[in-house]
Amino acid sequence: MAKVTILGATGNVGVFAAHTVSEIPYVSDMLLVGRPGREDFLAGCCRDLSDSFAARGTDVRLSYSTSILDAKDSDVVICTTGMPRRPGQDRNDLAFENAKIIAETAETIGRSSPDAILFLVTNPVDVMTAVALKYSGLQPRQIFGLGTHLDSMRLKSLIAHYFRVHVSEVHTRIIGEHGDSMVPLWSATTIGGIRITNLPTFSGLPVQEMIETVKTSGETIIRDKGSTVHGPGEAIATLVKAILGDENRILTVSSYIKSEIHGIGDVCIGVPARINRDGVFPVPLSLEENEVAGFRESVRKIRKVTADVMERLEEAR
Ligand SMILES: NC(=O)c1ccc[n+]([C@@H]2O[C@H](COP(=O)([O-])OP(=O)(O)OC[C@H]3O[C@@H](n4cnc5c(N)ncnc54)[C@H](O)[C@@H]3O)[C@@H](O)[C@H]2O)c1
Ligand SMILES: O=C(O)C[C@H](O)C(=O)O
Repeated sequence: MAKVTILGATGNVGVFAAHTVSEIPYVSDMLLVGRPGREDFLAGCCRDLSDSFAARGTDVRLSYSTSILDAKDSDVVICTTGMPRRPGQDRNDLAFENAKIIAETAETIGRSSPDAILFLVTNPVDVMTAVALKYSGLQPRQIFGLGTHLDSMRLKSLIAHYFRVHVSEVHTRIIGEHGDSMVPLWSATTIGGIRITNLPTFSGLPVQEMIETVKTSGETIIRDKGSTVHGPGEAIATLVKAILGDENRILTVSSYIKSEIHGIGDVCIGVPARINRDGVFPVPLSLEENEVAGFRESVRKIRKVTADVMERLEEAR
């Protein structure tokens, strides 16, 4: 059985993730961590969740704290701490402010929970994954970000709707940045096990429109309802379950790659990775030419934002 800690547990994503993660059968203990001054809110969350556990028949020991040190002995630490973007902002606009929070958080987790797997949700998530890797001192397999998993789910939903098939019949991936330079892998997209490009109806698929919808999904939801919650919350639970259940699922997350994709590496970015109890392991991959070009471009962009942030962090510390 496992202990899961949620950092940023008073936030929109943190609160909902507490609910989805508590449904995972391997979770025995859950710690909600918020900022000092938020004790009443955290206590209220615990009471409210406990009511839902009673209604659902869930047996998870819940506690809260305002100290990250209490994450000690966690199997998985989910980090949703930091600013969300406001309408009109790009995720990368949050990079430096959130990096300061993540660097400090990662240092503490690295020292207090050296065996934990640290899961970054905070945006811009690829950059935050790199910052956490550097400042935690944990192994690359122990650090990953939500990456393009949510984008892949968004594309999956659009494809299923277009072809009027159950979502479980669609497998697809988006790799690269969780942002504008993301790259859809049509070469790895299947419906009912059949490569989508082999379907006669593929030529009519509004590919560009679909990708634009995925790229602007977060922005549109934030404009309409303030924050994205249910998509990320469910995606977080899928990934935590893949770890705790030692599932060896291949999901597309932000992870440190050495050279797994066409020799491209030394960056944290969304790639297909095997996920199990030991952590996250990028899968070596061959792509089609246009996909490699798009991925290179995405890597170039993320490397630049990451390098700028690392430099500013060094100056500020
Ligand atoms: N990767 C993804 O797909 C994805 C999806 C959704 C949200 N996000 C990101 O997750 C983060 C949280 O989103 P949200 O909607 O829950 O935001 P929110 O404002 O509702 O919650 C943010 C949480 O971080 C805490 N926090 C903020 N600044 C802090 C600081 N300096 N020190 C300690 N704690 C601090 C707040 O107290 C709160 O608990 C954002 O960065 C958002 O962009 C990422
Ligand atoms: O779009 C955002 O800022 C939140 C998140 O990254 C999302 O894609 O839902």
